[in-house]
Amino acid sequence: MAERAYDVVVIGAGPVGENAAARAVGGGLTAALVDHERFGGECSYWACVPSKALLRPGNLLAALRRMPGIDHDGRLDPAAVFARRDAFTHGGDDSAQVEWARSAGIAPVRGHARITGEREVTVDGAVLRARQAVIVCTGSVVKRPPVAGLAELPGELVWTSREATSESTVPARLAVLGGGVVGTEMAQAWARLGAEVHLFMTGSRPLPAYPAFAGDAVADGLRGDGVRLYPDTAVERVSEVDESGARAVRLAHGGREVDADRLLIATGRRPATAELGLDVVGLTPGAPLPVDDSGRVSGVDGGWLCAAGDVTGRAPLTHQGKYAARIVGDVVAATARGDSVNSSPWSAHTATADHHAVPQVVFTDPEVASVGLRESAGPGQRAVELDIAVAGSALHADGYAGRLRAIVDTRRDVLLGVTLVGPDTAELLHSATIAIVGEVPLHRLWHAVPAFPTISEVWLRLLEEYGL
Ligand SMILES: Cc1cc2nc3c(=O)[nH]c(=O)nc-3n(C[C@H](O)[C@H](O)[C@H](O)COP(=O)(O)OP(=O)(O)OC[C@H]3O[C@@H](n4cnc5c(N)ncnc54)[C@H](O)[C@@H]3O)c2cc1C
Ligand SMILES: NC(=O)c1ccc[n+]([C@@H]2O[C@H](COP(=O)([O-])OP(=O)(O)OC[C@H]3O[C@@H](n4cnc5c(N)ncnc54)[C@H](O)[C@@H]3O)[C@@H](O)[C@H]2O)c1
Repeated sequence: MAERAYDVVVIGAGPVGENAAARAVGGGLTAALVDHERFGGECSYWACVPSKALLRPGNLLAALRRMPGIDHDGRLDPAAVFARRDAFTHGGDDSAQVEWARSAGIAPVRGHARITGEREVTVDGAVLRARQAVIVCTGSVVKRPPVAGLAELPGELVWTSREATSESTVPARLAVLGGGVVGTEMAQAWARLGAEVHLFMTGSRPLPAYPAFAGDAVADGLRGDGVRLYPDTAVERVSEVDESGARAVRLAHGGREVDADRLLIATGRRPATAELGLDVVGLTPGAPLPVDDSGRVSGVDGGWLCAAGDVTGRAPLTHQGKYAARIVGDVVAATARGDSVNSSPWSAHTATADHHAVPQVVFTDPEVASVGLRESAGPGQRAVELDIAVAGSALHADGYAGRLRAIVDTRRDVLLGVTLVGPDTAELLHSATIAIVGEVPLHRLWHAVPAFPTISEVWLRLLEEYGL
């Protein structure tokens, strides 16, 4: 049996695995990077990149429609939107990412990887030995809800986020199950591309993980695009129906029925650890890989097994996974050199931001942008909330509607969290992230003067509302 040895073997060549491998190589180590599907992972081909490519034209057109003085015909051209998306995903061709790995000094390996022993990974019969560490970056897979009839539906009727981000035909009617991030983004994208969209959610509003004002604003935005919302609605059964020879899906809920041409399952994801051989090292297949803040898997002796990204069950976002990847890559390289690993908060070897400052943007119209705490957690904290109504926002768009909530640590006079909702609030988020990570006292933030007339003037209004 063929056997090769590297300092590090990284399993999963999504954005996280790529960064972990690059960082280890940058630290002087050799690394193999294994993937059984496409180099670039979910993010590049079926998630972040294509979903944002599908959303951007609709968001831009809606902004144009809100702006007097611009001639436009008010339509999206779906074929052109799909073509632009496909340019970003290279039509599914990952050769550029494989070439990037080679040029970065990483050895790309195609095939399904399993852990077959301590520091040992087997890829389709070939053993890869890891002198220093195995870093698992296998991401996550779609979680299917236990809805009666779902397992029996023909595959062509059911979309997951993969089809929702890669299909090039607009279904006449699309039913969406789940009002989280995937559900809201894809409901809006496909509604704007021309589908009649029905969005089912078990809670009273979309985006239940966010403050109510954000979910309500997104609900209004979706309704404005003709999306039919079904709050507090559990779909009890789905079944195939024959509509004059055409196949469709019937969703039954509370004695009512809705028919659709496609059903999008958007009810969450689970870590991709089922087929990894975790039992060999005493871990539970299917469960997330719990890691410490330096990326070392808990409960495995010797510190040789590490993980980063969605697979850990921590902040399942590309940027956060890449942050964890940079850290674990540096930790493995430092350990190999015999350097000490600094596990104090905010050190180069510690993913401290996971606990305090995870930024996320929901790219709907209006956008939701959030970092840190979203709700006040009790004594010593104060929520300050205000509309985004400044000269910059008024000039940005007629009828601009937005809102901001900040959570302040009143004892230390620093921000703990900021949530913004409104058109084009995404680009304001990093200023909030910097204020939180930098623990900038609000009385010092007072001297960070926002330029006139920008939407950032809301920072000044926030501080005034707080009492400065
Ligand atoms: C529709 C959608 C939109 C999203 N939009 C955003 C967004 O706008 N911004 C954002 O930050 N996040 C977004 N996310 C989340 C983001 O996609 C993930 O957080 C990110 O892809 C995680 O990166 P990863 O490298 O951990 O995993 P992945 O990108 O899933 O990569 C894991 C890789 O591991 C490979 N693999 C798995 N098991 C094995 C094995 N045994 N052997 C070999 N290879 C294996 C897979 O083939 C895959 O290539 C979105 C998710 C979805 C579903
Ligand atoms: N812009 C972004 O950053 C972005 C975009 C898309 C996805 N993502 C990430 O991808 C991951 C997956 O997203 P997601 O939207 O699938 O998960 P999610 O957890 O955000 O939302 C899933 C929703 O489905 C609901 N749900 C569960 N079972 C249901 C049922 N039977 N009927 C109706 N609703 C049901 C849940 O209550 C939840 O609100 C998330 O971690 C998300 O952060 C990020």
